[in-house]
Amino acid sequence: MSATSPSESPTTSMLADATPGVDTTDEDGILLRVRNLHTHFGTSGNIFRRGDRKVVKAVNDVSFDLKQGDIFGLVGESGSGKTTLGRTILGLAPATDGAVWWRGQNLAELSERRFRPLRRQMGMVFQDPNASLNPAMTIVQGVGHPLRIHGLASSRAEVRTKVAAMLERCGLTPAERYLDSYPEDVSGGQKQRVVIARTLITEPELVVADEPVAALDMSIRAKVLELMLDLKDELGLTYVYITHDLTSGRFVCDQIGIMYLGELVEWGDAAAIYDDPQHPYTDALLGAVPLPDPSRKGREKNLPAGEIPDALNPPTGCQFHPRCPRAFEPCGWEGDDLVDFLEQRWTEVDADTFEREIGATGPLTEVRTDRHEARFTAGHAPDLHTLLEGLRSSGRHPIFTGVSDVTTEGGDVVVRFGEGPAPALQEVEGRMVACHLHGIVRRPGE
Ligand SMILES: Nc1ncnc2c1ncn2[C@@H]1O[C@H](COP(=O)(O)OP(=O)(O)OP(=O)(O)O)[C@@H](O)[C@H]1O
Repeated sequence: MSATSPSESPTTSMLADATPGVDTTDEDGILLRVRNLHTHFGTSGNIFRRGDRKVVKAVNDVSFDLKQGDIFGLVGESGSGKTTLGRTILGLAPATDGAVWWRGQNLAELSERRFRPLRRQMGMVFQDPNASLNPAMTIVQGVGHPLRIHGLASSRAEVRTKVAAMLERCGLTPAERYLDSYPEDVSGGQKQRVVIARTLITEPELVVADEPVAALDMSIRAKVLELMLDLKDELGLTYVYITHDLTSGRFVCDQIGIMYLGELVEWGDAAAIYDDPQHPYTDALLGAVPLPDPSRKGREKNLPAGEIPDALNPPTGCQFHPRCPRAFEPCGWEGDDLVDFLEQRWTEVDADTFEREIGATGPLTEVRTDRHEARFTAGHAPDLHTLLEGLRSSGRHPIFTGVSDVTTEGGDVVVRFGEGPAPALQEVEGRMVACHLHGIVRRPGE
């Protein structure tokens, strides 16, 4: 374990400072530097409670560096913020805080006029080729469109020549067969090749590929992925590869970033993380994947337990703590966790136990919760004290390690929870990990 004092900055040697005006690619091969990036979306509440504005922290305090030529895999369950992070890097979603540095330039500080030429140095490939191609345009028109927009071809003949060359490069040969077809005339795999050609036609350096093969038939996924790897080598590309598929991530990525509810919980060298994950979430994700690696045989196959929490009401402290098999005292236990625990427990115990316990707690709808406490307003105080003490001493659930005291106040039983700071990224075994198991490191300002 590498404990770090709470006051120490979470950015260690793996996260060098971004210095304005310095071309970081010359300095240490870093093309893209993301620092404390936030993309929060405001929602207007629900139709019954107008004005109840909440925030989804789709990307929350994300930092990483990307070297030229690297493939950086972004992995996580649905809704973890992978797409929003990719879009924010490219300026397609608005960052609400933090910075993206491209070759030493802070993109947020550039005027629209200076940012426009940079746009063509970065491209995105989306999961659904149908959504990326205009069905009313022929392939030559669709793929050539960015050439016209960026003024990279002066005549239709030049567009046609450049598009034909790129289609051939993307395996659509002979190109003449495809140029005047419409997207609906070609197969799903060919359509995704057309999308890749459209992205690469402006000669970008960075491509964010968002589940580029997930919508394709199994039989052609590997071929399209192979094409992307060949193009990377031929054209010197750098990829951010967004995927649910940890198996392909292992073979494709140099670096990997594991996202959970908007945050990077572990990132670093892909091989190191696959071989020896240091965050329990990474461990659970990898444990659920059948990998053709004998050293992983016998490993427990346990998907992260429970459901992904509501992004509008994420857990406090470490956001993974309610599902974490290794959660302990400082992980951010709160009143709702106790209610969830009782609800889950009562699906498992016999009818007599349930009757006895609900008699002690009262209906769970009468429990008032917040970050610091659960207040039982309709139970039977002496029985509830006995129940809680029994559950605590059984040691079966880590929530009780987070309880600081249990008191009776005017008939209510109040269960209070200790402090549970959100873990900051710290360097562990050569990669960055946000987990208290490796020492309590708070985020600045917490
Ligand atoms: N424009 C938006 N307005 C409000 N909330 C949004 C918006 N875009 C994304 N979100 C929310 O942000 C969170 C992250 O979404 P995002 O699509 O980035 O996740 P993801 O990891 O890419 O998911 P998936 O794998 O399903 O594509 C989700 O809770 C999503 O509902």
